[in-house]
This record gives sequence, structure tokens and C-alpha cells, in this order.
Amino acid sequence: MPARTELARVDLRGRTPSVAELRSALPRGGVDVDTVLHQVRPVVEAVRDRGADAALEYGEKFDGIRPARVRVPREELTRALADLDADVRAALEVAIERTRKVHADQRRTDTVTEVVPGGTVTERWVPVERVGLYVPGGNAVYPSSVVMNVVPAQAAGVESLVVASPPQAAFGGLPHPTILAAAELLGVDEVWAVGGAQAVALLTYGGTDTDAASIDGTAVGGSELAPVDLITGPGNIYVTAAKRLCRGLVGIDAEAGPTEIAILADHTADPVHVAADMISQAEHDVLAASVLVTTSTELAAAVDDALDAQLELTKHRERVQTALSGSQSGIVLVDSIEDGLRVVNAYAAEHLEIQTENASDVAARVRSAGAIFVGPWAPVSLGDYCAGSNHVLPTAGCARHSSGLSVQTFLRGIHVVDYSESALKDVARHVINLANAEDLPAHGEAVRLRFERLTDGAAEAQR
Ligand SMILES: NC(=O)c1ccc[n+]([C@@H]2O[C@H](COP(=O)([O-])OP(=O)(O)OC[C@H]3O[C@@H](n4cnc5c(N)ncnc54)[C@H](O)[C@@H]3O)[C@@H](O)[C@H]2O)c1
Ligand SMILES: N[C@H](CO)Cc1c[nH]c[nH+]1
Ligand SMILES: [Zn+2]
Repeated sequence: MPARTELARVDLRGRTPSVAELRSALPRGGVDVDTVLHQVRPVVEAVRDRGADAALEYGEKFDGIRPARVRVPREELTRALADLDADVRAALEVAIERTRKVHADQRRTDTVTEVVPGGTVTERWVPVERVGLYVPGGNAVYPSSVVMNVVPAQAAGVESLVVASPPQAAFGGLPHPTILAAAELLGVDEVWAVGGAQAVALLTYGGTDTDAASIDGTAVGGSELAPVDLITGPGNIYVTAAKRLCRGLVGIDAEAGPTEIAILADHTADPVHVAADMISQAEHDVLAASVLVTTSTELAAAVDDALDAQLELTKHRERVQTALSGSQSGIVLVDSIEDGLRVVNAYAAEHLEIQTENASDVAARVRSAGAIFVGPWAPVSLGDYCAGSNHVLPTAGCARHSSGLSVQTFLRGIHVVDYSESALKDVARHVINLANAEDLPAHGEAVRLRFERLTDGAAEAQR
């Protein structure tokens, strides 16, 4: 590992690349979910075929522990909350309160549109029945992701929620106690000790829990792990690949894989802030991406220096350095903020910070990002925990077409069509004409027959 971390440069000055050229020129190489699909497919298939037993075996292989049961006993949740550090509890409560405030405003009301007199279409918003919420637990512990998953699901009115998180060897095969405590704080009582691709597969296919003794030694019977309808939540490349494989059988939120931060900055940005924010997201994963897009070569050089100074002190230095020196991280030099906006819009980062003059105006011109953080006092870390915004956000360019987790993720809009006889009669000829134009005359007949019975001749023509 080189002592000095000099971020790779992509120099776009004097050029106006097309969007396609930008996408291939920008640093994002390291995170290709396709490259691990062949590793993840056998895991998903084994869990499909052998259920919880296979999931437990993979837990043993990848997490170094085989829990006695997949489902965490109820009393472990209560105990975890009782033992939770008071400052962490207070912080979680603030996070929950603010996140609830924002997500309460996302609730949708049904709309009734009177299309014509006697003809209405109602859009009814119905929560998904049972959801699986993935909470990562490999490199770090993510009670904040319990909050970010559970709060919108509850605000949407989902009735059945299960949280899945990897078993931890240090805690006898239970997920980390702060995860259990956060679940208890939020009123979620179904938590499974399963992580990675095997968790996504078990949520998809369900299974029967083992008959073994519970974690505290009390004998318990096997119980049904009912499959879910939708899986949400962030995770590493294996979790993301499993979600890609299971999509369709279950609903899946946007791919929220290894973390990314892009920062659009000019000469007014503070290099110490920029470097700190880049490190903060790089500490998630060796595959995390930190990208600075700037008009200022002076800032770029100062950020390299600030990174060096801060890396000396950062706890997960090796992970951060690997992420910063990977092909997914770097500094992109541009001629103007206008060009910078073209770059960040093409990149569609999970998190985008705007550290420029008139940051709000610049932010208003961003078209693609998971979440935007405006000016010097809104670092990504604030959004990770306590802004009220959601931190489960699309990565790898998915922000071009998808949004972060929200109440909407957990709702289905159902159109309820209600027409009177005369309203149908009024439009009947148009339905029949369109049906004939599509060579689907039985569609037209389904309308015509309501007003005219088949004559023998017409029946003959139909045949
Ligand atoms: N985009 C977002 O919204 C968002 C939010 C929070 C975290 N994240 C990301 O979530 C990820 C969390 O990753 P993590 O690793 O800490 O926890 P994780 O829970 O996602 O992954 C840990 C699991 O990965 C599996 N695993 C590990 N090595 C494997 C291998 N070689 N083959 C198959 N499976 C394997 C194990 O089963 C383990 O349980 C990070 O990449 C972080 O950046 C993203
Ligand atoms: N930055 C992550 C989203 O990519 C969320 C997170 C949780 N804890 C810390 N950070
Ligand atoms: Zn983070």
C-alpha cells in the first residue's frame, strides 16, 4: 500500500464528451455485480432447495458461526434494548423521530378521478403484505439501516415485517445487539440471524427453522419462516447480486450496493471537509467509491494532502485506502460547473455533495443522484443518521432510473375501474374499434355483447 494516497485523475478539461463517453470515462470500474453472479447463484439455489439448513451452512462458511436457530428469540430483543448504551439509544431515538417526520409526509392518499359522468378510476394505495428488510452486518454494524428500512415500511402500513441481518460470531450467532435493540425500539419482533445472499434467498423462498435448542439453551420447536413479498435494504456486492437474481419472484427495491459519494466542488470548497467526506464513505467497503468532480486543480491537490493527513488518523485506514486507490475512486477535472453538472448527472451517484458557490442553485440543476447534500453544513454523514432523509439509496448509476427507499417503495397503486351502463355504452364503439385495430376482436365482443346479444349470423362470423 503506497504511503501517499494520490487519487487517480480523469482530466476532461478542453473536452465535451457525450453521455456515453462520460459513463465509460468516469471512475466506476470496481463494482460489477455481474462478476459475482456465478458465486451467488448456487447459494440462492441451495436455499431454494434446502431452506433454512442451507442458509445456516452458508452462515457458518461466510460469517464463521452457525446459529442454533434462524429466528432470534423474542427475549433477545428485549434484552438487547435493556442493555443498550444510553447515548446510542438517545441517538437512535432522534434518528427515528426525524426519519418518521419526513416519511409521514410521503404517505399517499387514494385519488378518485371522474373520467366521465358515471365513470371513475380510483387509484388505491395498498401496502405490500409482508416485507423482508435486509440490514448489513459484515464490515460494520448498521442499526441506522434498521431505522431507514423499518420507518418507511411502517409509515406505508405494512403489517408483517421481518428484519434479516448476519449472525455474529462475537454474539453467539445473534445479529449485533444494537441491531436487535433498534428492531425492538421500532416494535419489530421478527428478526432472523441470516446475512448475505443466503438471507435474500431465504426471505424469497421461506423455510422451516431448525428444531435445535435456542441460543440461551431453552428447547424450542421449529417454526415456519414465511416468504416475503418484497425485499429492501442495502448490502454488499453479494447481497446486491442475490437481489438481482431473486427479482421477479419477490419485489426488490433499487440496488443499494457498495456506497458511493461524489462531490461537485469549486475553489470555495474546504479541502479538509471534502477529504473527510470522501473518507467517511470509503470506510464502508473496499468497493466503496469516492469521486471528486472539480473545476479547481488547487483544490484537487489540497484534497490529496488532506487525505494523506486524515488517513494517518482514520480507524479503518486499510479499507479506506483500498477504496480510494481502486478504479472506482478518483478526481475528475472539468472546465466549469456547467461541465461538472454534466459529469455528475451522467455518473448518478448514490450521494452527491455540492460544495460550490451558490450551492442551492447548482443543486437545483442536478437531475440524477440518490440524494443531494447542499453546501458545507450538510455532509453525507448527517444523512446517514439524523437528517430525516433515507440512507438506503441506489448505487452504480441506478439513480438514473430509481429512487431511494421511501413509503412509496412499500405501496402498490391499484386502479379500481367503476363504469355505469351508460358510461360504457358511450365509449363502446371506441373500444370495439381499437380491439379490431389490434386484431383482438373478442375484446370488442366483450363490450358489444353487453348491449346486443349475438345473432346467429354474428355468431357464425365470430367462429
Ligand atoms: N447503498 C446504500 O444505501 C447502503 C447503505 C448502507 C450500507 N451500504 C453498503 O452495504 C454494504 C455492507 O456490506 P457488509 O459486507 O458490511 O455487510 P453485508 O451484510 O452486506 O454483507 C455481509 C455478508 O456477505 C456475505 N459474504 C461475505 N463474503 C462473501 C463471499 N466471499 N461470498 C458470498 N457471500 C459473502 C456473508 O454472508 C455476510 O453475511 C457495504 O458495501 C456498504 O457500502 C449501502
Ligand atoms: N452511507 C451509507 C449509505 O450508503 C449509510 C450508512 C449507514 N451507516 C453509516 N452510513
Ligand atoms: Zn455511510
